Amino acid sequence: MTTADHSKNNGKVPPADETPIVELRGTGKSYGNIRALHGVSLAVHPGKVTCVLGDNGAGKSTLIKIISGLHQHTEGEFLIDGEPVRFSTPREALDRGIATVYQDLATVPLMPVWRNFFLGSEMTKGSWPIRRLDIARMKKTADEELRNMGIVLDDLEQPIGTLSGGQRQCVAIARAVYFGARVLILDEPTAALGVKQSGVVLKYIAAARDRGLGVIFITHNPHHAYMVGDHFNVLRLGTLELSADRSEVSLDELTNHMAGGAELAALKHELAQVSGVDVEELPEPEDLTAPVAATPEGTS
Ligand SMILES: Nc1ncnc2c1ncn2[C@@H]1O[C@H](COP(=O)(O)OP(=O)(O)OP(=O)(O)O)[C@@H](O)[C@H]1O
Repeated sequence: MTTADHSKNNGKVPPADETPIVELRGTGKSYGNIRALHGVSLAVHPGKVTCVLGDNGAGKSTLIKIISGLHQHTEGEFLIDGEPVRFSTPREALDRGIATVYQDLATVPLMPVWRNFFLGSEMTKGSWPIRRLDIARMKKTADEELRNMGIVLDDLEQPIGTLSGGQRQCVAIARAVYFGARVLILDEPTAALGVKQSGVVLKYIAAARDRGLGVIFITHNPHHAYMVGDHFNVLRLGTLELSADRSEVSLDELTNHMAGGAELAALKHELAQVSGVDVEELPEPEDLTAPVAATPEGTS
């Protein structure tokens, strides 16, 4: 487990048995004078879920953007299969098997599920000038692929907009698996979902992992991360505050890191200076960060 000592973390590669598919070594990104990410090292292995946790502004989006080819890093290294890379476009990342499922899924709500499954990569039959969409094959393949992932929908003709948020995420995951993703980046897939739907999405994250994909699971929610995660990275203000394997960190510790136990303790100390605030009445930081029962609020 590595904690807040960022200088130690710089350039340090987490131990691994095989070459990671994706690896960051002391990687960072500045936008002009703003340093959004600094000295981040992490590795993504096939068949493992690598979680990236962090509060607003922690640098999660910047990290996704580097790996998915939207932005280039300005410090450190970014490697795919052990080879340093610098993507200019998301297409280049996709060609290396890195697929990103964003929170606001790029789907056309009024189009059927099968049509969305193949959106932008439609199957065709015949040759020019009579080439046309191979609808029967697309429907059959979409149905098979969704079932392979354990996703059973009543009707693939229904507009994707009529599915629940969780089901749409699952279709997007199955789609990425079908189109050959080796690494799946999931950007807060459970953020807008209730308890039950979050559970469904977590199940398909595990299914993608079991199919041998390396999954990068971005989330605010340590409980969701801990249900499926193999390795946990907590970002704070652009740096890696924790990098730990599952065996090295408990859910309570992870929750405490996310909530910033030290910051809460400092805040309590500051409040003690303010007249009229009885700090003895305030909960201890560990009480504030203790796991909560699964309420709808505890799901986002
Ligand atoms: N294009 C940009 N130009 C300037 N600063 C940026 C840019 N993108 C991000 N930042 C800054 O970098 C820091 C990290 O932002 P980032 O969006 O990566 O965090 P995040 O963890 O994804 O937060 P959120 O959960 O709120 O999306 C923030 O201080 C943000 O203001």
